[in-house]
Amino acid sequence: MSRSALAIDVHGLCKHFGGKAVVCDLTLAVRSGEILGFLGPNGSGKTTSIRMLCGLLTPDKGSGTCLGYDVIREAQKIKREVGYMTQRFSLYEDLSIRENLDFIARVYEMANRREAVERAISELGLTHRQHQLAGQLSGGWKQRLALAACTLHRPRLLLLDEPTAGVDPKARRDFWDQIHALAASGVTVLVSTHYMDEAERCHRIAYLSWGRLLVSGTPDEVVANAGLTTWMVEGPDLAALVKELKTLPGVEQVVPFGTALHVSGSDAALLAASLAPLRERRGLRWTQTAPGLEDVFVKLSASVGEVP
Ligand SMILES: Nc1ncnc2c1ncn2[C@@H]1O[C@H](COP(=O)(O)OP(=O)(O)OP(=O)(O)O)[C@@H](O)[C@H]1O
Repeated sequence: MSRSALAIDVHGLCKHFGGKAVVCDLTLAVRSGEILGFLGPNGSGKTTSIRMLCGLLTPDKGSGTCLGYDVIREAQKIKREVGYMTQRFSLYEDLSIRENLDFIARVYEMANRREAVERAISELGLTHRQHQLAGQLSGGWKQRLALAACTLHRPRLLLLDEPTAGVDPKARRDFWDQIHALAASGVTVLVSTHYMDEAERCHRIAYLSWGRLLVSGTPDEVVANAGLTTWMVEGPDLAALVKELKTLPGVEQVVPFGTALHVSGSDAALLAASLAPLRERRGLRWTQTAPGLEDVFVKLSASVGEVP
């Protein structure tokens, strides 16, 4: 990959808070126009990593560039080209959609303020709601407004911190269509999420645990490289079956999926041998299935201890 095609190219970034390592040795390359999803348990360092990548937080160690600027020495320049959508709705609830956008355009001292606000309102389908107070909007519309606000100044890099928490599936799908359209126009997107369906919509994902990048790659690569074998079982009294399965050699995890269980392990032969007697049991329906991202993340989250 040529260096100029990279929106982000960082090596060995570290951040400590109060003597505790929150992000350790983060090395990452992100192409322009790529959507990179950050996943990992609460407190694993996703937000801290994203903030370091875009100059909002100075790393204690490490080096690299974001949008061609040095992440340590040129943080101010990076910030100007970044749009940041925070976890919590941070616009003025007692201003209308139009007033909020106009306020942001003023903050950015945009020369063509009126035009930019008009364009944002129409591009995001907010025209008929433009005079509505932001505080009266539903979760999905608030999030659409937040996206309009953070893209108003045409950033080259978009940071989305759990952008669709608490938003219904239709609004989430619409939101992701917009994100893909922005990426197709060359905007690079870093998004932190706990949702598997969102992870699957990213071009690549990075999984953090205790501040360390454990794996990265396309969702398919991450699943393939995990080396998991998964069986699905349906039948009565799954709660009792979970307890029984967890005692068997080779069964590393049992995850409920609706009316079924996913039973996984990394030693396919040992797992198959352990499950053989249960596969004869009346009433249970077994099928070998491809592991999904969720199975892989359950494995990853169980696989490491705390960083000293
Ligand atoms: N400014 C700060 N001062 C002190 N500790 C902090 C600060 N920011 C983050 N932390 C700590 O660093 C750790 C990682 O936090 P971070 O917000 O990066 O995790 P996260 O993966 O984004 O979590 P979540 O999924 O809950 O949003 C947490 O233990 C958090 O309490």
